[in-house]
Amino acid sequence: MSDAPAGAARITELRAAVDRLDQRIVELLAVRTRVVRELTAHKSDEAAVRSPDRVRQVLDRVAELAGRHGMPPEVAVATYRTLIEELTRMQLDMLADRRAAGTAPAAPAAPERR
Ligand SMILES: O=C(O)C(=O)C[C@]1(C(=O)O)C=C[C@H](O)C=C1
Repeated sequence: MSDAPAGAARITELRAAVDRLDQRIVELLAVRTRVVRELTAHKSDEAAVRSPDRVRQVLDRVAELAGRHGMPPEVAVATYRTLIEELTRMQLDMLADRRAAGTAPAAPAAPERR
């Protein structure tokens, strides 16, 4: 007879493995977020915050890494797209705070409307 737990017991065991992985993933995401926060201090406008070329580069790289590790690339890309969207929002808030404090250049004036 097999020693492997079946059904509900196996689900409990695998969920515990997922919880342990989530702990490591969030620890690493927190480190990544700290690096992005530091990087933001060197950006002085919205175009630099959004940097679409860099976003494309990160997403392409993540897709490639996922494929290499047997993960569906679209799952990794969708996850990173959400992460980068939220980090972009965070960076725009940081830039706005620095502008309000007078430590970042003011936003360019909106184009005149006729
Ligand atoms: O590389 C940057 O400039 C970042 O701000 C980091 C990051 C990312 O999370 O990878 C976030 C926002 C985009 O501007 C591009 C990339």
